[in-house]
Amino acid sequence: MTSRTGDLFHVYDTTLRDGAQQEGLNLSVADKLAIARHVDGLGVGFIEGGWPGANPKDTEFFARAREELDLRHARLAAFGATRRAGVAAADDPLVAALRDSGAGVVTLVAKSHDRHVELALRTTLEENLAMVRDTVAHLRAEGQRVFLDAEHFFDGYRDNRDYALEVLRTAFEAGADVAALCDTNGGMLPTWVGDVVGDVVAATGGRVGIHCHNDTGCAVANTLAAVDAGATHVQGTLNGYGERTGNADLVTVVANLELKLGTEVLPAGLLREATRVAHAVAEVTNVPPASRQPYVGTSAFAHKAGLHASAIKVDPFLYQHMDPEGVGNDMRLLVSDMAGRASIELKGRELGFELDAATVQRVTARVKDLEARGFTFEAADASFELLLVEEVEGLRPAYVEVESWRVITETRIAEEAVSEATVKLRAGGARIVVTGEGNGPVNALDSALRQAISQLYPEIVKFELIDYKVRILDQGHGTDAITRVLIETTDGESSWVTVGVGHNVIEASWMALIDSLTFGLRRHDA
Ligand SMILES: CC(=O)SCCNC(=O)CCNC(=O)[C@H](O)C(C)(C)COP(=O)(O)OP(=O)(O)OC[C@H]1O[C@@H](n2cnc3c(N)ncnc32)[C@H](O)[C@@H]1OP(=O)(O)O
Ligand SMILES: CC(=O)C(=O)O
Repeated sequence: MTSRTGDLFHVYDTTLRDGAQQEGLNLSVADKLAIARHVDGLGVGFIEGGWPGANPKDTEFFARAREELDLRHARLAAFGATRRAGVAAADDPLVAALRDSGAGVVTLVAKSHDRHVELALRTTLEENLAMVRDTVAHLRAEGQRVFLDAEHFFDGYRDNRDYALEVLRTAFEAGADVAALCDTNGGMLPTWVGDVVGDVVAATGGRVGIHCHNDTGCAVANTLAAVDAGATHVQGTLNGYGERTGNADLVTVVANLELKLGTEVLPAGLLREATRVAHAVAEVTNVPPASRQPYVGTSAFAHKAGLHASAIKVDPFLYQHMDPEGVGNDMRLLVSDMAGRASIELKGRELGFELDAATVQRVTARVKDLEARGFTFEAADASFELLLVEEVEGLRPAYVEVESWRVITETRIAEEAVSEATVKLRAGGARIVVTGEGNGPVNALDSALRQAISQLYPEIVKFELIDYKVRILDQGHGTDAITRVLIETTDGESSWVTVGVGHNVIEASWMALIDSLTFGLRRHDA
């Protein structure tokens, strides 16, 4: 592995600026501070905090960052534009906000496409060069390090190579450390990016960076092509957040550089934090992480097909491109109707069971049969575990013996519907009859069940239903269709998913509820 850590190679995170430009993302200052801390834990060299002066939140972020952020690895960068046309850099209020941000690094976005200068800035090509020169020189004189984001560089290079290069040369001569070439519209492909970056490196002799958007689905590939052609500064965002289709996913870029291309760009060992950091950031943004995200997705090392599992039993690398631990992820075996005996054996081992051949055979057959009837075990690990225990121990774990249940829903004119459930069961040697109320039938059943056994099993007060999903499986049958219910429950420390299937949605829900309770109590017993 070649080490290019420190200033030899820049890993530059723009989650808090370009990432925040993603549709639907709205980060508070506290969110931004939390994300900065998480991203710092990955060991990136730079964190772009936002555009001070452009909005009160970003201005406040930089003020609070000075007091509250104690970054171990990253330096904070403030983003902003070159001065306005016809205004001295020292007199431009947005440049002043960059200068006063307290950030040691300022990343200036500048036009490098002649068409944009004329149409968007509505100024001359000469004035745009002066805007770049003056703003870089002003901030350098104030003691800040300056990086240039050359907006629309690749399109500009195609239309007017000389002018695009002139913008970069002007920035370098005024003291910029880096010229990051931006594929702002995201329309490039890797070979095109490689050719342009190679030419820019040779023509300017300056340090070249890369900032790619994902509109062709090539943001990561384009970034790697740029590095291959001589770029030593890569920009990207956690989880690929960003304007339109997003930016290059920084974790994927870094993992490819370290694990595939043998270039160490993060402090030793920190790539193992990647999965934790990516998911922690997703918690803050409140955007569910994409399960199929390369390296860090929950499906990145999940194996479903029976043939895959049978080979993995011999050697996981037969169906894995790397050891998931390298990015802090885990291998998972999924149980479904595509499982073969090897899948069941490995899944059993993952859950702590060494299954003999006959049990494996029985479990495989039952899984295939139940899946054909609508169950899904890959999404309901807890129900699968109960099935496994039943086959190993010969008896399905049970904490209650249900005699009957009944639920009614009543609506009165101008009042909201309420449900009432009656549950009769035996538990702890006694017969218990309880009623529970709820805003719906499942809620009422859950409430009755809890009342019935909360004295006997007080730990159930911690159990909380956090997700409830219903799916109609054979839609052609209308209201007579088979219904599948998935319930996710938490005890505050972890969560588990159970499944129920039936012609009746309440029957399916009851089945999933009982499994949820049984699994939770069994886990607390263990
Ligand atoms: C490619 C990118 O993603 S770069 C990052 C883009 N991010 C954002 O735009 C988010 C933050 N932006 C904002 O809050 C606002 O747009 C502000 C505060 C920056 C400017 O707001 P306003 O003054 O109201 O201007 P508005 O947004 O309408 O237009 C942008 C102005 O900046 C000018 N401008 C655009 N790029 C540059 C540049 N590189 N250098 C100097 N001026 C620029 C435009 O010509 C336009 O000028 P005009 O007001 O004379 O027409
Ligand atoms: C600067 C930037 O975000 C872009 O050009 O895409």
